[in-house]
Amino acid sequence: MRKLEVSLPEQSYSILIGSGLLAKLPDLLEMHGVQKQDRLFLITDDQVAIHYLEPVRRSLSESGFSINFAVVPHGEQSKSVATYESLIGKLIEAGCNRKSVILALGGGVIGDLAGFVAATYMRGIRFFQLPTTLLAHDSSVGGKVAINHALGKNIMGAFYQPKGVIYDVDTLQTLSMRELQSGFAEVIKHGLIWDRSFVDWLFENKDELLQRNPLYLTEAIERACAVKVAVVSQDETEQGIRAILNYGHTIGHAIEGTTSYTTYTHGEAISIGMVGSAWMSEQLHSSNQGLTEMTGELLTHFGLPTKLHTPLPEDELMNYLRRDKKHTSTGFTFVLSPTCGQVRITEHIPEGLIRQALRRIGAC
Ligand SMILES: NC(=O)c1ccc[n+]([C@@H]2O[C@H](COP(=O)([O-])OP(=O)(O)OC[C@H]3O[C@@H](n4cnc5c(N)ncnc54)[C@H](O)[C@@H]3O)[C@@H](O)[C@H]2O)c1
Ligand SMILES: O=C(O)C(=O)C[C@@H](O)[C@H](O)[C@H](O)COP(=O)(O)O
Ligand SMILES: [Zn+2]
Repeated sequence: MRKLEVSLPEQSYSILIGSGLLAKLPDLLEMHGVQKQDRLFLITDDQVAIHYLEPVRRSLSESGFSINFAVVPHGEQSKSVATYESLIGKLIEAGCNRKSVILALGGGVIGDLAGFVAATYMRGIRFFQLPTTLLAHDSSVGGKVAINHALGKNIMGAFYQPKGVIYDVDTLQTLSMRELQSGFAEVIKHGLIWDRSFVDWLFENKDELLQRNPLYLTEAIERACAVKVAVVSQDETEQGIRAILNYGHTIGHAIEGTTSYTTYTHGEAISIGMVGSAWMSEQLHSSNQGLTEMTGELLTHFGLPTKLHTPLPEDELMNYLRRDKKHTSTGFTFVLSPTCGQVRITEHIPEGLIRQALRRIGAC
């Protein structure tokens, strides 16, 4: 088992990554201070439930925990006010109190949604992230929890840290190939923003990674989480440097929002967004020629898109970009890369350059 520590001013917690961890959940929860009399409330989605709900529920019950659960439909549509409100109702009905503990069993959708429930139920109760997708190496760490509004992604949310992240890598064996590939977008992001040697390692080991060799997947998750931990521990609430974790997301979120979350997974949208950001980086930093080609090559190796499948209107994407959380009254802010493996938060990006980048990734 690998272990990383997230050290923050208010609280610290560990990320445990390994095989067979869900089977050890009762012991791991007790090691984290959860007591048998503390009611557990597990939140998952209908696809994750098929594989993991019953074994997890049974092992916790047989170990003497009281556990209730809720299963929401899979997909981004569940990061909604309606699902959030219905979950709060279920917690009340189950008799959850301030000592209760939420278990978020699933990918980033469940982590963000269940985390937001935990952050707000009775003004905040404990929760654990139990990630089951590759992409959730990112979403389970760092405490960004949120639901969406029709006009903006993650627009209602909080910075609210889990008590622990328990990442059973065996769960990645049941993930569809599309969702596995989607997770590599954020893995690649962590290399591109921070660690050039990790980018090289991803190029070298792409076959083992796509064949789901557990040793290589564990290594990739640990290295990507290490980047996230390094950034979040410097700037928990995104006053500055944390915004680098948004590389590719300015355009990526616009693609997701403009298509109402129906066409691209989060990872696929971010993949296209990183190509747009790489191209803008090359225009502004002559030192970084070739970044777009290299980024595109790496993403393509991992089965990720580098362009829109069907053109989206440039003006609609621009409208969405104006609502990006990094956007200020002084203009557009992008995360750009002066050299591979490093990025800078760059303000005052001219609209003309953004429009050119959008056309470059297939906007019309
Ligand atoms: N909070 C953050 O810092 C952060 C970071 C990155 C992404 N996110 C958010 O995460 C979300 C995307 O997360 P995701 O890509 O994990 O999507 P997801 O949670 O929708 O999971 C993808 C699909 O895989 C299925 N699935 C999950 N685990 C499975 C398993 N082990 N076996 C079989 N099927 C499984 C799910 O049912 C779902 O259909 C987006 O909403 C994004 O905004 C948040
Ligand atoms: O942890 C962060 O900070 C990130 O930006 C990670 C992103 O991968 C993630 O998609 C996050 O939810 C985006 O946050 P937002 O503040 O742009 O909604
Ligand atoms: Zn993301």
